[in-house]
Amino acid sequence: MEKPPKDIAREEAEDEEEDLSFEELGLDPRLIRALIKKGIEKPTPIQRVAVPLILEGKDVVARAKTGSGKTFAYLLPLLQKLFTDNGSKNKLAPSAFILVPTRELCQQVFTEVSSLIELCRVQLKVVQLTSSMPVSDLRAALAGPPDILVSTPACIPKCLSAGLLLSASIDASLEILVLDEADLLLSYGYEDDIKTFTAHIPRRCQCLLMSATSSGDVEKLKKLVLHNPFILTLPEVGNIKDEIIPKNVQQFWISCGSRDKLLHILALLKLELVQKKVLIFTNTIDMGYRSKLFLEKFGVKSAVLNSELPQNSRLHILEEFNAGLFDYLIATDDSETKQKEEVNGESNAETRKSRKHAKQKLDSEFGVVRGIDFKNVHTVINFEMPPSVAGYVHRIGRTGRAYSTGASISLVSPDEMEIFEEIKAFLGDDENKDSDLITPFSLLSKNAVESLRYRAEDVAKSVTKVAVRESRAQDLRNEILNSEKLKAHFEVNPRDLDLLKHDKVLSKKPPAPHLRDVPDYLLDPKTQEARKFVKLARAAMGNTKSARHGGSKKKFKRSGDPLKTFSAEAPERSRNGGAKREDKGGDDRQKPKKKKYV
Ligand SMILES: Nc1ncnc2c1ncn2[C@@H]1O[C@H](COP(=O)(O)OP(=O)(O)OP(=O)(O)O)[C@@H](O)[C@H]1O
Repeated sequence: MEKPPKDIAREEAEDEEEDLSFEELGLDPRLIRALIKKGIEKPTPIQRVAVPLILEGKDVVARAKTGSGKTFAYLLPLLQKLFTDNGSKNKLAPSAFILVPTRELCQQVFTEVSSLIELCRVQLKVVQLTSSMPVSDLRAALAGPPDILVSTPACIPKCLSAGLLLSASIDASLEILVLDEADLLLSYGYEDDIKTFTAHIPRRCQCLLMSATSSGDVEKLKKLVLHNPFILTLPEVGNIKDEIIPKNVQQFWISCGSRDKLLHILALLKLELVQKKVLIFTNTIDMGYRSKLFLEKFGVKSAVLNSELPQNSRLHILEEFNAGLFDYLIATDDSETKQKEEVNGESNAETRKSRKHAKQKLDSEFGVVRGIDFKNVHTVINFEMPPSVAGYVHRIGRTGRAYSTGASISLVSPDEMEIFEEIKAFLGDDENKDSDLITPFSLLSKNAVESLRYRAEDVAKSVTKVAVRESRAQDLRNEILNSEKLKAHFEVNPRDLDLLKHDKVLSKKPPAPHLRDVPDYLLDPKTQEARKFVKLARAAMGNTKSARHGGSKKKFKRSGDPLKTFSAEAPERSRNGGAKREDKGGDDRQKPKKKKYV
């Protein structure tokens, strides 16, 4: 009789202070050396728990918050097992399949595996496949065969039906299957693809399922693919809900009418009240371009990222942003398509098909939120609220990755209050408690906003629907050209990032000089002080230059942060009785008060 699934989360979380090293987890010295070269010295909690279990050959379901290092938690033991996999020479199919929901994730995981293999100097071959690849490319990629296959699930049935993967070969070769971002795989419409594939998974194959949030879909997948898994649920301490968002991310919100959102984003960026780099989320592609055009008029350059852009451009935009070539990225996540699905009530599989055929322009395998490892993003701004709690969790999770800190600011209009309340309730915010998880953003005063209102409203009027439409079409044309150039260029120079810039100005006219600079007389003393504090905090974080010149990998210590004591609220309104608090370290470091801004 099969043993029941084990939930070892609590015990392990309690054992956290054990602080095991990678050596003590039984990791191969080559992998440890590779990690050190990447600046990674000690395992994260999920890695401490998952690595030994996976090395032992156990099936594992791992649920840990965003940015907690789930990718290495499965990649390290997976590679180690393949280092010692003697039978691989006679194999007719890959030994490991890693299935992810989007192309962007495919690329990210592929890059991560390739770099580990290179650093370890082992003879393993990894390929990435996506369902839009022609059969000839798929055949070439699978020739060999490779040891590791990274793919979206839709690709597998295509390879099976084209005879590029044979059932008998999979049965003889497949040792490890990973379903990454498992909570998303079904909602992206891959259920049928996964079902088709499960029929071919040999019983001995070790199955791993990784996810940041739990859902009915994860349960369904678990039943479909896993046998007797170890269930790892890893909030670090305390209540699971409280810990879904990493505690190193401070969450803020600003109440404003939907017509005032552009004004507010202008105030936040132009008055330098937020730390760079900044990732801004909109719910529609048009709103992404509208925001870009609007900000441009004030001399604030940004790039946009959405499902309409060609794949090469998208990957390049991500790469450039991660390398610090620009500071502001306006991303439209998958909520636009998801909302349409919900409205239409279509089944996932139907939706994906219809999205593919009817709306060729939008890529059904696009995803910039889930799982993408944005580097050094300090602030995430929800220009518009995501339509779901999970969307919020994943968006906010793009900052505060691993051991770094971050902040999020949500602009909430009255018609978004319902979802905002839902998010707060889900995260465990309780009106009766004195410890809101999402607190008002106190650095932006009403005066500061009002001082920019006239200019902002004037400029917003000039960003008409026609201007947005034209810019969107122009950007698409540019990016299609870019994409072709990128493809050719990167075949020869895979690491060259400077070739094409993605934050080019789309407006025909340059910004007017009087809009480019905010004159001092428009800044009230409180805003001037707030600005100074943000600058000081940046300096404390070693983040004075653009991320390109060093990227500030330094860990930011809360205890050394001058902003911890700052509030733009008048002292008498502060909850703690007014005067600036002194950082006493100790307890404070463990439990940062939410009214502080990092
Ligand atoms: N042990 C570690 N120490 C420091 N940094 C780490 C460690 N492990 C992973 N990282 C880094 O942390 C970042 C986040 O890791 P990863 O993308 O695996 O998170 P995740 O848990 O998969 O997040 P998400 O749920 O958003 O996909 C990456 O930049 C990774 O290189």
